[in-house]
Amino acid sequence: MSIVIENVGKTFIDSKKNEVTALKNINFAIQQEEFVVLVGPSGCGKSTLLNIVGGLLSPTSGSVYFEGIEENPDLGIVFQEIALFPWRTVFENVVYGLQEKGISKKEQQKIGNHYIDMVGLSDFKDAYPKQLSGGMKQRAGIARALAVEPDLLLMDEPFSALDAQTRTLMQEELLTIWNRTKLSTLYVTHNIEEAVYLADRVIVLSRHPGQIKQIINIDLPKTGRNDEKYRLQSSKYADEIWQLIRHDAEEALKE
Ligand SMILES: Nc1ncnc2c1ncn2[C@@H]1O[C@H](COP(=O)(O)OP(=O)(O)OP(=O)(O)O)[C@@H](O)[C@H]1O
Repeated sequence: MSIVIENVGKTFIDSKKNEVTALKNINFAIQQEEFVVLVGPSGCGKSTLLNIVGGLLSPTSGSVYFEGIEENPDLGIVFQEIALFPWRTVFENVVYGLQEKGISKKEQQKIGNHYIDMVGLSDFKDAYPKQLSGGMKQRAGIARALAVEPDLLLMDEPFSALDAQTRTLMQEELLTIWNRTKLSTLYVTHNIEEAVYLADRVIVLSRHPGQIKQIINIDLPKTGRNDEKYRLQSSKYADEIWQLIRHDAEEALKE
């Protein structure tokens, strides 16, 4: 699915009745089968933009078009804190969206098992969330988002609560899954290395107001990006992005 974000702006009214322009004049497109990552310092409007694309917030100005129309498609959304239902097993959580859609039990079994298998949780399908590690919970959340077979995947810092090693493994796993599903994806992160590892394109936002500072094409293959031979190129991209963000990140620290 292709998505066009046209002149999107968002102004909030804060608790002191001041206007906060979180986003201004945001224009970009996500092509079919494209993985786009939003990066920027704290408070630049990354989550606001993702929520607007997801239809959870409405923009103050501008529009979002999905294949040319302003109607939200089926979405898979994964947030930092995966809200699994504690009283449901992994399988029951994963098929929740399918139940809501009235899909037959037989199909639920087939689709649920397929995605649980894809995220490597087959041995835990009858486990409850409290029995899972942080990484497993995120995997279950990803399986749940994929199970509705969405047209667009939205991910807001899905791995930021994980330890560094688990995070690296989950990034690799996400790319493997992505290579199978090829879903158009919008992904938010603070982590520049993560952005370079995952993205086809990185959109760098500046803050106050949140605007697009630069869009960087990551010209690396989608498999084997961690290979030694791509290290230098990856770190060049990471440096380039950090130079774009650095000043704003320093300013954000002062607030
Ligand atoms: N409901 C709200 N009411 C008032 N201001 C808001 C609201 N939501 C967000 N903002 C403001 O809009 C700006 C962008 O916030 P947003 O959470 O989108 O940024 P972010 O880049 O995702 O930040 P972080 O990386 O810290 O999560 C911030 O200045 C924030 O304080």
